[in-house]
Amino acid sequence: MANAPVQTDTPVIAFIGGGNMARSLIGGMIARGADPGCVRVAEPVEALRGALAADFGVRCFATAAEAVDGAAVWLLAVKPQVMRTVCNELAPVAQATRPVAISVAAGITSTQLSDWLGGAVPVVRAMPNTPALLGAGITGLFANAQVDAVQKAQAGELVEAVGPVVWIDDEAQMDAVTAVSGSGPAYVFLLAEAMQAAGVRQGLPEATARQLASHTLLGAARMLTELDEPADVLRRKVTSPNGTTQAAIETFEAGGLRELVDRAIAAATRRGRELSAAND
Ligand SMILES: NC(=O)C1=CN([C@@H]2O[C@H](COP(=O)(O)OP(=O)(O)OC[C@H]3O[C@@H](n4cnc5c(N)ncnc54)[C@H](O)[C@@H]3O)[C@@H](O)[C@H]2O)C=CC1
Ligand SMILES: O=C(O)[C@@H]1CCC=N1
Repeated sequence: MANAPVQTDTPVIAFIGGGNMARSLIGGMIARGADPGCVRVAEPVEALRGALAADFGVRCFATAAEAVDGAAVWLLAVKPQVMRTVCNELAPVAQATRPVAISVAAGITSTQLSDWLGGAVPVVRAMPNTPALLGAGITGLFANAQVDAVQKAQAGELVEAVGPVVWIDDEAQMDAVTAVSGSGPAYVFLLAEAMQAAGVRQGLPEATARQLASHTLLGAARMLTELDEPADVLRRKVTSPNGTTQAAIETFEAGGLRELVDRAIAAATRRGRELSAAND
């Protein structure tokens, strides 16, 4: 028999860090009906606080201590390099109030986060991506042993507001999740830049090249996610024998595109592990 869904009340969520990733998550949550009154944000940069309050109606504070007041869910969205300092500062409150701490930081392990917050803290690692801003994100999630069913459901619901979620059982896989989908939008933007520039070199006006490249990526991504056909099948349907696509694909293959992507994703995965080791 399937487990009954866990019912959760809307918790107060404290974002620690109000930068790019927090903005994407907050924007996606509010666009999908979350109550701005339940979102508190700690962000030292005044201009970012002002923009978040003006754009989304959330309450912003200069310090983490103010933002976590009354929050059952903490969403840690600072850079990996400052995570330890931020957690150490919040450890007494974490031990007193037992929130669930959700971290989006690349490479920082649940054991590191729990230890820095004083020990035995429920920690969820989440790896979202910036398309969350448009509700088109995807998030990999891992929960440590301290996370109970209600907290797991709260964490899942929070990020499901901005796209599908994938739970990972083996935390070691989070670095590969980060390398594929966390960083992934940047690879697609790089491809878009290259396609636009090449289109211009072949004689297109810049605005035309941009529109053609962007909508091609959008259409191809929709086919990948909405049709039940794998990427290689979809690719073959575009590729007429001895046609234009074949000429381009042969050039990509001869240039080692697959090996290059493999090396790039291996490098990103390795950097995740390095971030973790640098913080031990
Ligand atoms: N940008 C992306 O596409 C993704 C980022 N991430 C993760 O999200 C985290 C944040 O990355 P971004 O948003 O890109 O960086 P960011 O630099 O835009 O945002 C971090 C924010 O934290 C603030 N901050 C610094 N010290 C603070 C403190 N003591 N208390 C509260 N706020 C403080 C900074 O002023 C800054 O606005 C990183 O750990 C990164 O690994 C995860 C997935 C995707
Ligand atoms: O580049 C980074 O380290 C972060 C994590 C995934 C996307 N941005």
